[in-house]
Amino acid sequence: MVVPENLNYTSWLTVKQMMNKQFIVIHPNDSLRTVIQYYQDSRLDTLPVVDNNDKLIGVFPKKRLYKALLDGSSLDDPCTPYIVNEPISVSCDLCYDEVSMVVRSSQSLVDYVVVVDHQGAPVGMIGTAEYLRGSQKLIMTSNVLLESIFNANYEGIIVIDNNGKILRTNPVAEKMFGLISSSIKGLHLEYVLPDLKLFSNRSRGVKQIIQDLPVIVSQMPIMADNIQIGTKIAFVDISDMEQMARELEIVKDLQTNLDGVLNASSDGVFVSDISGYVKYVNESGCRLIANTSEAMTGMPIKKLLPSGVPAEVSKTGITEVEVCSINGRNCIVSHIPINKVIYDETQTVGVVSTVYLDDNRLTEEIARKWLSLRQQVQYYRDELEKRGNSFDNLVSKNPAFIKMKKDAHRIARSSSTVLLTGESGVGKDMFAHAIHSASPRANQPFVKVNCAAIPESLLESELFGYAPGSFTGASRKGKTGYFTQAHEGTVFLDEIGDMPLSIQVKILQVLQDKEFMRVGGIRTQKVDVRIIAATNKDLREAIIKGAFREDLFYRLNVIQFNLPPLRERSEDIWPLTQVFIQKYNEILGSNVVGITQAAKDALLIHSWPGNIRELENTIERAANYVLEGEIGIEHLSAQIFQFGQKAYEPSSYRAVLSDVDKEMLLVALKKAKGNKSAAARLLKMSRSAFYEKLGKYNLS
Ligand SMILES: Nc1ncnc2c1ncn2[C@@H]1O[C@H](COP(=O)(O)OP(=O)(O)OP(=O)(O)O)[C@@H](O)[C@H]1O
Repeated sequence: MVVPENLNYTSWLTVKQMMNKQFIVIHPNDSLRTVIQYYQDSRLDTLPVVDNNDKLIGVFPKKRLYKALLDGSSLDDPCTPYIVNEPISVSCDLCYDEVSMVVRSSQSLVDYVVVVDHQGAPVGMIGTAEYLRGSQKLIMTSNVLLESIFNANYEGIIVIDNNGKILRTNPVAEKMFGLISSSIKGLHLEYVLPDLKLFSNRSRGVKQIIQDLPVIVSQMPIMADNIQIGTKIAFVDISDMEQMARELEIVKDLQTNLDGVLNASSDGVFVSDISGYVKYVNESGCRLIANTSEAMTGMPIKKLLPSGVPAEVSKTGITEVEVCSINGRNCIVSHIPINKVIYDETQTVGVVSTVYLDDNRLTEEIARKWLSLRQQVQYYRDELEKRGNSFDNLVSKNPAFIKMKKDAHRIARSSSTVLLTGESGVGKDMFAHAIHSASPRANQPFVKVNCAAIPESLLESELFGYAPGSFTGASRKGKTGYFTQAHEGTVFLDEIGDMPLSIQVKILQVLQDKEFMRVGGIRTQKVDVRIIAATNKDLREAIIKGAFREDLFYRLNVIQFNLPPLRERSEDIWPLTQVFIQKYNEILGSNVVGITQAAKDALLIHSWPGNIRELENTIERAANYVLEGEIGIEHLSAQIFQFGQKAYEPSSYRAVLSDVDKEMLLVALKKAKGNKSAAARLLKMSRSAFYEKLGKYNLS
């Protein structure tokens, strides 16, 4: 094998790092006396000889000095005749491997090799001592390197000697078989892993079951100087792969069975993914749409089933049923979510839409009943909502909010305009209703207009109506607008901050003169309405930006209520939760009896960016899952547990710390599906410490 130079792990050790820099040079005409003096000062047995340019031209080993003296040379004679010309030298850039070859091959001839720089000037000397020191350093570094490779190997490795006794185990092998390296070192492998079958030769990839664990075993001799000194046994855990193979088989079988069942059905079945693309259509579905399954797979389900319901179901995860017409045939279609647990979280990954055709009496009867039930449900919902229109139904234990309710109750008697401000979902709509219901206009209409939801081109005619035949496509009889419909009652202009400037002028006219003009009309009409407006926008900012009329703002802002967000009235979370549990028990026919302490705490800790609407949705979702019993943390949606959402007030360091502490316990409990030991493990906390904390926060 050719090892590229930059991958050779001995290459980091260079001659520069190994060489001895304490040396003395001599010149060719130096006397033998000088040489002897230099030898006295130097600890080396060889002196490099340089010319006038400091370039190496030879060496003067001690042995040559002895020879000169034995030859009877005088101490003042020049050393020149005894210099060894053409000395062995190495460049200072060489690495350990390269220099080691030079040193080893030249060692029998010379004691020291001179190290020279690029100009050929001596910069150091390398002899046996330096070479050995370098080798030792190299061995130590290589050892650390090999050790880390051994420990980080993804395979479990056990090394045994020629007698089968364990020399080393790596962490993966220890974890795989539950071994403690210190207690098994020196024991016979067959005693430690009796299930393991060893071969006399090298073996590769043999499947074995060891301690009930399916593993692939490879066995390799460890050789030193062509002699086997031990054996390395490597293990790869294949239990996950086996499980996957088994599951694949089951899935294949299931698919075959499912295909058979679905194709035998007379109902059309369409499966779509979370993005609304068709994944599967059965044979009846193909007949219904008159297309092939291949052509329909991958198409948007909206194109085949003309409704937006599958998209809704994949968002909410709640089953829906609808009656619709497909290719001219009336059908009942059920849309059932496909739920999957992903990382402990139930997620909707697709929708099964089943089309029941009305060509048999049973389906026809079901369709009729379904429509009538839907109407009934709508009726009861409306009735329930109406019951909720008084201040009594605006649940709150917050002193500021209670005062606001009292003030609103008092001003309800007048006809003054009211402006409700506050974040989305804080209850502005409900508040407006309550003012109307407490006013002398209670028995007259309450007409709500969502200014943001109606296109600008229609808003004027929707609000003020239009005269007969006033524009192409207009009804011949004309149309009454919301203001006329609300005569003697209340008009609730929701999202007034989104009202176009052109309409704002007309609203101003109604407020000032109590009259307006229909679109295409020739006379103004008088109207007696109270206006309640609401917005979650900062109207003063809109005025600065030129998006809202200042005069209209002052006309609206006669009485203002700024409804606080839920995070500023946490004492309301629990009473509101109870109200919503009751509400959805009535709507869903469920029997939710309460909420566990842990779930309650999770609700208290959440920052509720969507306010009361978000809380209501959370309880509705949970009630759909629970139906009977208590709502637990496992029934709450994941976003309740998202860290970093809460805007902590810096007022109390301790309170914030214990909130975060508690939040982490709840998140762990949610992940562990309420299993306390598992939750403690997730937090890497001892069970006793975890229980202590649960006790501290009343979560046990
Ligand atoms: N104090 C309360 N008691 C009981 N239910 C409430 C209360 N406040 C709000 N709700 C409920 O919370 C939901 C949101 O309230 P509402 O629609 O009135 O908010 P909003 O401020 O008008 O929101 P938006 O600005 O988005 O229109 C509604 O279902 C309402 O019934």
